[in-house]
Amino acid sequence: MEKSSIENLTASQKAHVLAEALPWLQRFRDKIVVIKYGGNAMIDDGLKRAFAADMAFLRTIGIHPVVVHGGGPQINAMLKRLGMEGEFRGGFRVTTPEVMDVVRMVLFGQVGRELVGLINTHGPYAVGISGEDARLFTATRRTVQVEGTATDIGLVGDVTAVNPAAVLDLIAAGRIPVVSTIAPDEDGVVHNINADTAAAALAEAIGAEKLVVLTDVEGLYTDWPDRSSLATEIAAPALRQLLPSLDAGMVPKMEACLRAVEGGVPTAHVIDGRVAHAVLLELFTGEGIGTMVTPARGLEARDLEDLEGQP
Ligand SMILES: Nc1ncnc2c1ncn2[C@@H]1O[C@H](COP(=O)(O)OP(=O)(O)O)[C@@H](O)[C@H]1O
Ligand SMILES: CC(=O)N[C@@H](CCC(=O)OP(=O)(O)O)C(=O)O
Repeated sequence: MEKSSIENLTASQKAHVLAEALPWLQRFRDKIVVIKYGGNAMIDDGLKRAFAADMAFLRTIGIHPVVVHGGGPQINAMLKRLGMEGEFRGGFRVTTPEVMDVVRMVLFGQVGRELVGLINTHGPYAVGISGEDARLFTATRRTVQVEGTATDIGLVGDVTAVNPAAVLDLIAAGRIPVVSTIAPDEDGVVHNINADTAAAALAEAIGAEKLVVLTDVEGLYTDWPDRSSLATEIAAPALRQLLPSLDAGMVPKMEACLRAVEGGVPTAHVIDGRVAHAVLLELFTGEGIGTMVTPARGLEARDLEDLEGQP
């Protein structure tokens, strides 16, 4: 919520907003929430500052945020500055060894650093870490589906092993891990990992309570671009059926949500990063925002009421 709109609330409305958050504060205390930070929330300065403040807020109230960041637009911009071609196939970047050097430099050296700096304006919280550190991620080269055909697009990996010890150590020390998604394979060759994919693998491995994916659209549209088809909630089997019909950009995101909930994360959410403090709205309001992915069936209103009643 922007400052100006807060100022428009009456004192009683402000109190109501805080009071509504209580059951959710109780429910998520001491829990790990993995947040994939990307899309517009990562480009606009005001939204960036709001996101960094939200991470400090979560940490301050006893929730453990783990940030996994993207950086596709920033990689594109650097490739352009260097006079190199950027190409995507099936939603993933074609990654030659030369492109890989740029991906690594931009994700860990630029995007990750900036985010760590912004969060640390609120306290000594954020520590940057890449999938290469303490063997956090091990990658296996993957193909992607292009017009129904499995296609090799270079040094692009899937996360096939996670050693979460370093992330858990940071959490135990009260830090906020900020993860860049580069990962070595078994032979030490670094691969480019889509950040949605990596966030899901990490959420699953560390037993996160939620995976929250920020993007630049309201959520998942089941019949894109029909604006009346926004799904507020979708269960894993229905999402699995829908996956082959989705457009490229949405594929890694929805695959990630599916992987997370099928791997034991209770819910995964795709939310609109263009809305300031979107993460707080998702976590601390009864209705949440965006699209919620659930393991087998949708949560019904009465389940949410039950949760609200829990200490
Ligand atoms: N079914 C769909 N529902 C929502 N967005 C979709 C869908 N299909 C394609 N899109 C597009 O996918 C985009 C999000 O993917 P992408 O640009 O890769 O996001 P990010 O930069 O956050 O990783 C949206 O802005 C939208 O234009
Ligand atoms: C393999 C692959 O596509 N990797 C991504 C990694 C960054 C990312 O995922 O960034 P966003 O979340 O901003 O899209 C890339 O090179 O762009």
